[in-house]
Amino acid sequence: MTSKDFYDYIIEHYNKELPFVAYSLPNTFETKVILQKDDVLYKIEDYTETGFVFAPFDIRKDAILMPYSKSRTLLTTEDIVVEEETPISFKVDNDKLHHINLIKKAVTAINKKELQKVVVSRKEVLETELPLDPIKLFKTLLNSYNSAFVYCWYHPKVGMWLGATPETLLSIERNKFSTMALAGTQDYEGTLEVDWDYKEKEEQQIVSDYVVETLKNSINNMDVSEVRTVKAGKLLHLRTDITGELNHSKNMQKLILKLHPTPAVCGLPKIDAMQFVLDNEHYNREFYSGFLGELNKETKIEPRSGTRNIENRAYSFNKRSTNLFVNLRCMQLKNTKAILYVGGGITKDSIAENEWQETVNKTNTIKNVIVS
Ligand SMILES: C=C(O[C@H]1C=CC=C(C(=O)O)[C@@H]1O)C(=O)O
Repeated sequence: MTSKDFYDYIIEHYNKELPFVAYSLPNTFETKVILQKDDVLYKIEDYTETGFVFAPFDIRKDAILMPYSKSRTLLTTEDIVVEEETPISFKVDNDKLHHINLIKKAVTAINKKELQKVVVSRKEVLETELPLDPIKLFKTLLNSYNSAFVYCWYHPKVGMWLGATPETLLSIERNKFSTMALAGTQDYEGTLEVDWDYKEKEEQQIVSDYVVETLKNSINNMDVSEVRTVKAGKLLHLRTDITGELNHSKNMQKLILKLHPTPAVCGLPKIDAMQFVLDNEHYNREFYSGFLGELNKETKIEPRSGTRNIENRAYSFNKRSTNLFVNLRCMQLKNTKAILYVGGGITKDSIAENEWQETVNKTNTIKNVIVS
């Protein structure tokens, strides 16, 4: 489908205030949209459903589904043209002091051995003169962050969310499984050949060890890669890839609940870190640091010509896949307000001012597309 038709359908759908999610998987040149035909708020019951899931950080709250059976899916592989923009000016509202105090409180709890690591976060509100156009912002995100999972999600009963996340929660194709441990941040200054401090190495190792330990009974032939430096927009992170084959315990819900929230967005021990976050952040993360993506997607695989059986009938089969991402580098749009969500991992070696600056740098992933 042409890119023009693709976006015209989305705009028509959005004007009717019907739910949709447009997205592009990392390192692909395909953009898909799921256009839900009614405005019902479908909820996940047990993760056996098929559709696009949008789950909050606090998993006790409802995860939302756009079921494939209630939707139409479109796809385009054509390049998008982003119209020249006049820069948008905005006012920023954040509370640095509150966040610095939160970081210090987290370090104190770690020094008292109550926690090993905790990810603390905040929101930042940008106020613009005119309402922001989500479709234009989505196109700019797509053009800027090809290696990310880029999305624009809308439901009239929930709101509008956009993001470009570098982090996979899990990916499953038949019984092939992969995930990643992503943590540690520094600015990208033109090279991937950089040194990392002990603080970042430890912070990432905690995530990696947790994921390996958590999955060891569910995954056969587990392979854990070397830690490498990866680029995400103008930032660098440390990343380990963890792959293997799902054994007989293929229960998707159990698998998701084991992993989410990983110490890349919550902390360790998991329950204590979660309690620290809920008691001390003093705002609702909502869908930030939750997860989203394709759940139990069936794709029909057509045979190559020549692969025919005796009755000369071609074999085709269905392939099932799930691709879920952690909702980072994201924002919620509310008319003239863009609410940006951001956090960072705190360990005993954290320096409050540096951690604050890291959150400021992370918000630039989103701010850059608003002002571009
Ligand atoms: C929690 C966030 O990032 C996570 C992913 C990569 C690096 C992180 C860090 O260095 O703190 C975080 O664990 C965020 O961007 O809001």
